[in-house]
Amino acid sequence: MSQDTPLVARLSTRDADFESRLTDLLAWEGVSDHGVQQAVSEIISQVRREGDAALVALTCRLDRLEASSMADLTLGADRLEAAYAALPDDQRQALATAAERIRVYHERQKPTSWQYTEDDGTVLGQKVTPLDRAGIYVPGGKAAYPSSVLMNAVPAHVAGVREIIMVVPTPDGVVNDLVLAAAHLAGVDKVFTLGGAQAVAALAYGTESVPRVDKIVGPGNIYVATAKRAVFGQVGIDMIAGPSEILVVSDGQTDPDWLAMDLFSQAEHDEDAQAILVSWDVEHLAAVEASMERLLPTLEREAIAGASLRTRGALIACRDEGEALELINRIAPEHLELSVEHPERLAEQVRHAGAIFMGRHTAEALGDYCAGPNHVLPTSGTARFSSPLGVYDFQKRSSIIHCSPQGASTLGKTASVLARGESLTAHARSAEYRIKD
Ligand SMILES: NC(=O)c1ccc[n+]([C@@H]2O[C@H](COP(=O)([O-])OP(=O)(O)OC[C@H]3O[C@@H](n4cnc5c(N)ncnc54)[C@H](O)[C@@H]3O)[C@@H](O)[C@H]2O)c1
Ligand SMILES: N[C@H](CO)Cc1c[nH]c[nH+]1
Ligand SMILES: [Zn+2]
Repeated sequence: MSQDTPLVARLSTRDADFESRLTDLLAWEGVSDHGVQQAVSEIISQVRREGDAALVALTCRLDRLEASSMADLTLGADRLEAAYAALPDDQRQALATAAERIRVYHERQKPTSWQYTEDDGTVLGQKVTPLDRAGIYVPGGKAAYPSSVLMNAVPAHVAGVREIIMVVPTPDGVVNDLVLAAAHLAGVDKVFTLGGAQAVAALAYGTESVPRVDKIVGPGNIYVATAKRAVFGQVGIDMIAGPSEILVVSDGQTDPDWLAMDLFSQAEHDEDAQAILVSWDVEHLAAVEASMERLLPTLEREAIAGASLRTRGALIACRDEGEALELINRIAPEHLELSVEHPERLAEQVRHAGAIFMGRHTAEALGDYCAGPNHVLPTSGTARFSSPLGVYDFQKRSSIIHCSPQGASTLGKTASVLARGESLTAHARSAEYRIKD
């Protein structure tokens, strides 16, 4: 992309080509890109065929490690504990504060088993059971994410998962001690320094060293998202949590520097990340653009944030609040910041968003680390049908049916008629045996 390309595209809902420009802007080809799909499917086949040997070879090639066996890609409990013990006080305290706030929030999500008894003594209900073993993917290609360790592992614990297996890439062999310390604090059972599609395949199918899990959760790049989609069915997955996104709606009264930094905060994750600002105040959009131009060079991750903004960012002028709402529900963003005077009024009408940050003071970054709600959220429009990662993702439900003799007799008559209507006579006879004369 040429340096002359504007830092961020300007769109207006008044433009004749607005619809097509918005569609292009929102298209994220990653999970449907043929090249990525082919690479991921080859990686998954290789891991299924060769197990540990494939993991070692792929990790050396893709993460530039010098590993000779899985022992080099496994971190024991002592290593995690040592990382925790060696943390500076401020980091240990911040981790503890975040972990506790995340725990308290997620405790509220805990569903309980329930049942009721009918007049004839038949009991019906639902039993909630935690997963035996969960695999948590902690991204690590372009940044290290101790916060993602907490966001994945804490709800798993609250749900009562018996064993938590964590995978995290360590490109060039660089291990992030805060990530390991967070794993210790959050009670992760095993850590493998694996990333990308190979890590997902290992968790889904198991290898000599990596235990097969029941469900894989956690965010990641296009290789991770594509692999999760490919192994779904063999294991459960939480959602497609891909490159980060933010949609800010501003009424024009928030400091443009604040908004520029809010947009950068997600753009700096990945060149594929997406940051969009919508406002009905055109002068304000220009002021935010000026702030962005001025502040971008001050970022450590200027190159990544700049690439993200140039290819996928936008400042959108709309007519009014109503049009802003239409855009929100159309985009279904991972993060929605309502930087307006009365966010409650707008929030009431928001139907699709992973997380809603209300008012000028609620920077999305607070939610990324320590507000309490989960930061693993549906991306690329999947907030239309997916929810934030939560305790419910680590549990499943079984139906309970306990018929009394009278209940079996009454239900048997109905079942018999329906079964015979389906020509399934063994079903009918099974029910009929229990009918009292
Ligand atoms: N939605 C959420 O909740 C959430 C939370 C945190 C981060 N994120 C997003 O997660 C993503 C993290 O991405 P990341 O890259 O930093 O780390 P990552 O761990 O997701 O991906 C790194 C891995 O990708 C694989 N890979 C890279 N290039 C490859 C290639 N050419 N062929 C095959 N495999 C390849 C490598 O195996 C590497 O280990 C970012 O997009 C970030 O925005 C999302
Ligand atoms: N914004 C990310 C989710 O899209 C989460 C995160 C972790 N660290 C910083 N941010
Ligand atoms: Zn973030």
